Amino acid sequence: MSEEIPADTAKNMAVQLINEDKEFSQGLPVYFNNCLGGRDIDQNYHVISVFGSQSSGKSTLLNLLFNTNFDTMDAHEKRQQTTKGIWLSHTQAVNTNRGVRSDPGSDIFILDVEGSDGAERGEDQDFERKAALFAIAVSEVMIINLWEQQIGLYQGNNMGLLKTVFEVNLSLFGKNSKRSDASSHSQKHKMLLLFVIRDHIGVTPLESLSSTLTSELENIWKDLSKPASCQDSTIYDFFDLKFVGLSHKILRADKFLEDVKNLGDNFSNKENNDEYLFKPEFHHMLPLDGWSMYSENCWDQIENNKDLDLPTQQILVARFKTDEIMNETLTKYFENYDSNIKPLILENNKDALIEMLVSIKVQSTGMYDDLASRYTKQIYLENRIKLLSKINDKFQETIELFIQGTSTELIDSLKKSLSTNDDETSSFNEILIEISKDITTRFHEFISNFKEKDLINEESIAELNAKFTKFLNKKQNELRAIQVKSIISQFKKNMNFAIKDNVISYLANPSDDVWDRVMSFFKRSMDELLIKFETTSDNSMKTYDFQVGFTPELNDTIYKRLRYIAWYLLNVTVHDYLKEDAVIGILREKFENSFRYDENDTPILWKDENQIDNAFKIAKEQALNIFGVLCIAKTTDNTEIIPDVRVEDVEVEDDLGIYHLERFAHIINEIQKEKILRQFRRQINLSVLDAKRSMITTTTHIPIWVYALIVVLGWNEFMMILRNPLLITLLLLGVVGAYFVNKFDLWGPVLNVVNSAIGETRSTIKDKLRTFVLEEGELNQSNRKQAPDEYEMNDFKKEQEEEEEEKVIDEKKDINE
Ligand SMILES: Nc1nc2c(ncn2[C@@H]2O[C@H](COP(=O)(O)OP(=O)(O)OP(=O)(O)O)[C@@H](O)[C@H]2O)c(=O)[nH]1
Repeated sequence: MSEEIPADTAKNMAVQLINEDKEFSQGLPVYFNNCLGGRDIDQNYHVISVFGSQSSGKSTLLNLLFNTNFDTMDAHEKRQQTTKGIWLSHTQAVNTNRGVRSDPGSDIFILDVEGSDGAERGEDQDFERKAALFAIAVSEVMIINLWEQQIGLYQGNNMGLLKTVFEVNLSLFGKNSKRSDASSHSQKHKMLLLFVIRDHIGVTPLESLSSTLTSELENIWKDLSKPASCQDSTIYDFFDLKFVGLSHKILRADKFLEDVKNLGDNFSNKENNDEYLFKPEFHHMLPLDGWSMYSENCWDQIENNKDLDLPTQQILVARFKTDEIMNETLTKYFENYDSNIKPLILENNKDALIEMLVSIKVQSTGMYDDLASRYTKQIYLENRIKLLSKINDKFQETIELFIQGTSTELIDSLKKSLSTNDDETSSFNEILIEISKDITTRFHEFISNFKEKDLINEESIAELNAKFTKFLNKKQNELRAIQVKSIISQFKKNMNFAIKDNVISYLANPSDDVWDRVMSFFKRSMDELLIKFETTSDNSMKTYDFQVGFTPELNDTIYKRLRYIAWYLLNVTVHDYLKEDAVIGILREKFENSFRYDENDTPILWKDENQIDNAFKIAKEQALNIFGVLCIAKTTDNTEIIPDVRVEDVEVEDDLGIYHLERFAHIINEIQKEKILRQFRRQINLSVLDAKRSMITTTTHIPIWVYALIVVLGWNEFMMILRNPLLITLLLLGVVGAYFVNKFDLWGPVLNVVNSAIGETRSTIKDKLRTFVLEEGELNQSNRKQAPDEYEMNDFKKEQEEEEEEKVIDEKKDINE
């Protein structure tokens, strides 16, 4: 009959979906691809399966009806089984009264199932049962092929086949009829059982055959052992029944062909609603690419005798496929994501970044929606959320990176804004808070740009905000710490200047109340430096606020620290200054001031030793009194000075180190005391000695009687000089010369001239003597042997000469000096 098909319509080749060994073909995707030519037909396809006894003309009918190419038996050769396993063929060409229809969207897949009751399988009904289960699981319409003469007669095999179909159907759908979690579609799923009565000669009308068959089917249904959940169900809850009669293919070939075309009309004419066989409720609602996986899974479950749960299978397929689509989408749109995004982050180009992210999101969700929305809605939506979450995660990373860069910039600008802010009316903390507020607003504006485009979720915003706040707080604390450091160092500098300048001057010239003066100066200086931070607390106690936004406790710690620094500086200054030598110097000064000078600072001229001794006693007492004051720091009311701040209060661990201020008052220890006193005594003893000596020098003079004696004894000599004109002239010349030399301070050159003249004279005399001695020696050497005594004499002379020379040099030195 294939000659009835127009020659230009290519025959559709079939593929063995499940072979005789019950193995599922792995070539299905390739087959689909070949016969569809890459078309995406989504859910616009139908699946028909055909059941019936072996050699009942199934393949022949399918080939005629759908222009397929299933193997058929050649009756002239042998009556045997031709279809083995389950074959699948695709067609778009349905043979109808309007010709071969190839309507768009009418892709049909036909499963030609191995005939039942085949002699080849003997009593093994396992395959028949599994094939029925499979056909029901995957197809919309099941054609049941029957010879007319089989109807009404009890044909065990035919009835057996129908019984099998009903049973497996119940096993698939019966248990789900009360399941609340099963998809609504699966619960409503129905299948069309299309009974095709072959060799219908027309003696018995089709209606009569139909009712016979219907009552037979109802009887079989009634006798089935049904699950508890479908005890009251009828055959029509699960199946639609249709009956078609086909004339005898050989005896009434034309009528047979006409009947086939009529049947073809019902498979292709969508307009004819009543007769159209593909009803939506028969469809499994799976896209074709999912169907191949679904059918394989079903066969796998059936073949391995597992409980075939179709809704679960459909969900599994949907899950697998939507996962696959989601991953494909992510791969497609995020493969080069990092390299595309990086430059925009580096450029800090917010607008371009937002534009790119929006475009990626729209395109990727679009792709997913197109491909995945065809699968179970619930799974599609579940995975859509997953996809969005993955996209968001990726975006969050990017946006976080981008925003982190911006927030770093913003926060870095904080320090700059703070240093350039010249508002002198506000405190440091007020300015800091004001600028921080401004930065936070800018940060929120920035985030809202991403939020407007739905690129960032609330969770991420909260996270970013938290990070920003943390970061800002950290920076604020850093800036506060810097400010505190600056306050401390400024205080330290000023305090140091004040202490160094004044305290040393107090100590250098100490009085009995030196420590009162030191302490009152110390307190005054500290108050002056801290007055700008002073506040008054509720109980009108003095408290301090360093205007950096610290708690009262922290402010108190800073205050204690400043006090500690002040005390430390005072301690260092006092202890460094009052070293042994300095103290001796101070005592000596004190002593000297009292001993040597009167109240008008005029040096005292000693008259007698008693005066010296008294003055010495008083001065020494005064000095020792001051020494007592310097040894230990006490106020005049005899209270030892103890710093009012303890190391542990400030817990400093800075360059100041830990210093035991408790020892502040103890300036000079016992050993030092002894040493100082010893030195001091020695020095003042010398002073008193000097004083006494100076008194002797001034009082020791030549007695008058000595002058009288000189006049008496030297009278003649004076007279001789006065009477001799030469001598008097020489004397006058000498006196005048001496006067001028003295007046012009020429004693030096005169002495030099005299010295050099003496030196010259001496060397001339020595040369003369040496020459004379050498000549004498040479004469004596030639005539006689020189006696050892003479040698000794020579040596002696030499020594004498050398001594003389040395004397001359010494004299020269003395003169020069
Ligand atoms: N009498 C009659 N013979 C038919 C009809 N259709 C097909 N045949 C013949 O029946 C024989 C078997 O036909 P197939 O189409 O191979 O039968 P089948 O059911 O596919 O056989 P298996 O695949 O082996 O189960 C062939 O010789 C056909 O020519 C029909 O309508 N009436």
